[in-house]
Amino acid sequence: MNGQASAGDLILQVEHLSMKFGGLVAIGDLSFQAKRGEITALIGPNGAGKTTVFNCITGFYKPTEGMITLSRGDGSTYLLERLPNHEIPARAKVARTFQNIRLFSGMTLLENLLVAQHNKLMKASGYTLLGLFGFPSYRQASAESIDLARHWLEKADLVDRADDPAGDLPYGAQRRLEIARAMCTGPELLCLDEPAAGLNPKESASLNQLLMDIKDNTGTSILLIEHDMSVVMQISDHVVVLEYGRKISDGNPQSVRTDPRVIAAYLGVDDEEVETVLTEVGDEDVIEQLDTGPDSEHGPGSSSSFLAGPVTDTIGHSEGERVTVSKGASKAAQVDARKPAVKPKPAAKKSTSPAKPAAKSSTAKPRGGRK
Ligand SMILES: Nc1ncnc2c1ncn2[C@@H]1O[C@H](COP(=O)(O)OP(=O)(O)OP(=O)(O)O)[C@@H](O)[C@H]1O
Repeated sequence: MNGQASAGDLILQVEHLSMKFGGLVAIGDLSFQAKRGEITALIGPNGAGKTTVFNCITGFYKPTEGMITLSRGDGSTYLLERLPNHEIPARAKVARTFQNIRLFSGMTLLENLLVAQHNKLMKASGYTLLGLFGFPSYRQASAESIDLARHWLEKADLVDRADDPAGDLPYGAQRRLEIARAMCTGPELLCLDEPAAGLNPKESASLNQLLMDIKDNTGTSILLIEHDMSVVMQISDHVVVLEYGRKISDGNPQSVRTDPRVIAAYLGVDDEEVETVLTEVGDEDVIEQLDTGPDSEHGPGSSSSFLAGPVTDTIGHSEGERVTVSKGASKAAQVDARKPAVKPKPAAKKSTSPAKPAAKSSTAKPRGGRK
């Protein structure tokens, strides 16, 4: 994490988190922290375990091991792995969005944001029919809910379409509406699962603007899963990188971006580009190692499993536990194995050193990765 954070600065502490599905270790002994008021990004190749971490934080999964501590601004703390699912948004003030948009597409934008405030309204009604019509507290809560919905429609640049069905919005606008809806619940931690997926550059820029606005003006902390590096590098304060359910890097965007383990494992690039970046870093031995078995499933578009494919390598997780994968599957592990050799080369050499043979491409050469 960037700098030393005191416990009071932290909104989230994940300690020794493990999540197993039968024999598959989706998360192995993962620890990281998120600072209050910051944007923390969780990145890594497909199948690295990012969504599983989110599912553990938001109560969709109960972790096999480990502790997830949420510290609210008022000093109260919650062990999320012990809290019943429905209490995580209500008491711990954690909200999330999903990889696949989940709006009520037949309802208007305004209705979507009012539904999100249903709990608050029902509480104000005293949970009675009479209360819905007669209680001043309900009338006040109802007016406040409309104000809040309007506020977030403005922030998301959607107020002009407040009365349109949500399903009629362009994709990027639906993503912003989802975030607006989550913000209507008053979260202290907002978990966003690939909010930039499928967005064009203009929509990505609007998303960045909305997230920066939330960070700067609400005090809400953001935990972000994202493959779009233009979003991650521009707006994150802190980046945690996963590969095969393990943390392979943790720091500010600049340090993560130049970490050879991350470059080798994943930086939103395909295998050929990884090679180019490693040539820049200057370790041709590492590049040579990658020739032994890059896995074609490491790029976007597919998920992976630790136990799939021919088993010739192992990856360490918690003490005494090793997970088997195919030869060369963990690129970060390959960089670790070659670590002493990873050092920058003089600039002159870099510029004259030809890139590794252009002939090496995912189609030109058989791959030894997982099937
Ligand atoms: N409910 C489940 N049952 C069995 N295996 C699961 C389950 N959920 C996730 N996995 C497996 O756990 C591993 C991690 O998956 P996860 O979806 O967390 O990865 P991810 O990093 O979010 O990937 P992506 O970027 O593709 O969304 C994968 O191998 C996946 O197949």
